[in-house]
Amino acid sequence: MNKLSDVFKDHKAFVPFVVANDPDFDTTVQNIIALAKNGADIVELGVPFSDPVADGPVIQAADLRAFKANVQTRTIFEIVSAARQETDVPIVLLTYLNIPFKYGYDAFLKKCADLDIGGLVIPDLPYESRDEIVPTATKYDVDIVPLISPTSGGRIEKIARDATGFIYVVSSVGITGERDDFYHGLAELVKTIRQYTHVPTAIGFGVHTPEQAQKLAEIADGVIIGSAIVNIVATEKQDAPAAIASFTKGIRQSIDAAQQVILK
Ligand SMILES: O=P(O)(O)OC[C@@H](O)[C@@H](O)c1c[nH]c2ccccc12
Repeated sequence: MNKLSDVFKDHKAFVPFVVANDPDFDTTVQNIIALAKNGADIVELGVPFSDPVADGPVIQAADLRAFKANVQTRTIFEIVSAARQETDVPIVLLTYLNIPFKYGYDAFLKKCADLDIGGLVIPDLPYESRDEIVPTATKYDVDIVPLISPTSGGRIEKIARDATGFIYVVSSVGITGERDDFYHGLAELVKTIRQYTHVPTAIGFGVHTPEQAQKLAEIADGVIIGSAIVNIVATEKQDAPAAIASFTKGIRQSIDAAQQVILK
């Protein structure tokens, strides 16, 4: 089982996101492999959902393409199983709570364990409701990756102290989608989190250029990019894996450059 935290041990991590079955099964498998082979440390695989309230138009459109290609919950596991023939890259699922709830928490988390899916990012799981799924997740050694945002305020300590895997630091208030600026207090926010836990932090929401990736990698332990990659899938369709490979190489270099800044 890939321990998610270990990924961050000796270098800044790159965590890209793609939507499962967008635009189809085989392209998603090839996208995961292209990400893994070109510098991704953890692949965040989105589970299409009918009401993705935290998602901007780019990912909402990707979810619709996945539904058009008849995605089911079991498709996600079949995609990971196919990718696992070629890569053991750590994978987390980005899923709204209703998906594992309807599938059955035990069955869903057992499938994750069987496929070496190391964690779940559940954007609509309130901290107060964590105990609904965490005990089962712990039983299968699957991390429930918490999200901390600029509006987490007084709950930061509790969320940080309970965290396992990594902590998803949301760069800005709002929904996913490319941005040109981020919450000004991000460095402070990461510093505050680090007072309560050694669990690594990865910043996501809006990141889409190598310069942004480098800057945020200097603040946190990793960088998450979704919409910019999903945009590549939207335009390149079945040719996406090649385009994703070169995008990933560029981001990898910029994040590694951030490492250099720290070491000087
Ligand atoms: O798309 P962006 O702005 O690069 O942000 C990452 C985001 O896509 C991914 O982590 C994600 C997709 N759907 C979500 C819902 C909530 C939180 C995070 C997500």
